[in-house]
Amino acid sequence: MNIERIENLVYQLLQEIGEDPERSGLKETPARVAKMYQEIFEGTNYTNKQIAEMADKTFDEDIYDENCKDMVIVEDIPCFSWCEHHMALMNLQISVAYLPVGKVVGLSKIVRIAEMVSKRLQLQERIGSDIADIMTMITGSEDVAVVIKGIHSCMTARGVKKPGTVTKTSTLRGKFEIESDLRNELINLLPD
Ligand SMILES: Nc1nc2c(ncn2[C@@H]2O[C@H](COP(=O)(O)OP(=O)(O)OP(=O)(O)O)[C@@H](O)[C@H]2O)c(=O)[nH]1
Ligand SMILES: [Zn+2]
Repeated sequence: MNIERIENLVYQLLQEIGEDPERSGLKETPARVAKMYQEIFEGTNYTNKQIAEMADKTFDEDIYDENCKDMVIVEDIPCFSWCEHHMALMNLQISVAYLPVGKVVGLSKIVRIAEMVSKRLQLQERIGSDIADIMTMITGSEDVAVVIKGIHSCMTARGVKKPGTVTKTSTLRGKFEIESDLRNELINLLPD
């Protein structure tokens, strides 16, 4: 990301929407927006593989032996993302579940993965598949589920303007897709 170019573009954008970029309240705005873009689009700088490598600090202690196969769920991780159609805010609650196959991932790393893939221009559906891909890269487990509840400001604050509309998506891989008992267990454990 080239900060100087973003600043110039935001300056032009302010002019185009009929604003005066030189008025006192807007003087610092191009610089602020450029700085904000660096923060909120940080995930654009990395591939999923790179995010997996950054998060891959797995435990190797005795308690996490080969027999550790019980479901792990980290639920309701609050994340912000930006819809690729309007560059508008998505307010997300992301739940990630997987069945370990001898290797477990640090729980906070799951949160970091969810945050980093959200920091891109995204689709809610693709956030789910990005997280599932990265979880498989790290843990070697194909049994991953990602359930996301999203409030899309492009649907609440503009366009159809329907505040309160919630979009739910689920990405079910491996046993979560084919074993109905496991899927039901997941659904029962997840909050509404
Ligand atoms: N599948 C999916 N669609 C999304 C997501 N975020 C926003 N959208 C939709 O993207 C679509 C873009 O539609 P367009 O017709 O190209 O854009 P628009 O004219 O601004 O549409 P309206 O939002 O209906 O006013 C809209 O239906 C949005 O609701 C998302 O994460 N996943
Ligand atoms: Zn949108």
